Amino acid sequence: MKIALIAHDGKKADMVHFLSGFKEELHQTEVKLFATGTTGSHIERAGFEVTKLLSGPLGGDAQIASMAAQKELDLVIFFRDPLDKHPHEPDVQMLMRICDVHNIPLATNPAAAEMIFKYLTNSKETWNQKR
Ligand SMILES: O=C(CO)COP(=O)(O)O
Repeated sequence: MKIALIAHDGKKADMVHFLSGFKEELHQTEVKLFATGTTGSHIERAGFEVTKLLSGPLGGDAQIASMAAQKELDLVIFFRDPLDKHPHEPDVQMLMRICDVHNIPLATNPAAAEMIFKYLTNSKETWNQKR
């Protein structure tokens, strides 16, 4: 299972906290994590192996959208900060649109992400699934 992780600055701590609750599941060899640059650095410091792409404002969201469009992702978790402005808002919108175009599950807050992760945990073989 390939999972993309993205968090706006105000949500990066939430992302690390969220992932820490699923350490065992995420350390399975079948699970591959990808993240935008700064989010990835935070995740790495928390002890996860993650492939870091460009920082969001420099094209990282677009890179993840490209992976989603090519069906290279199974799930996108994007903790957005709705109370802040983002210079690359068009890229953010594009990523969410591409997920919808290609029917890629997209969680934009911890409550939704937790539901998806709990679902995956309760049906173990799905952590191994590939699109
Ligand atoms: O800006 C982002 C998402 O739109 C996240 O990018 P960073 O992980 O590089 O901060």
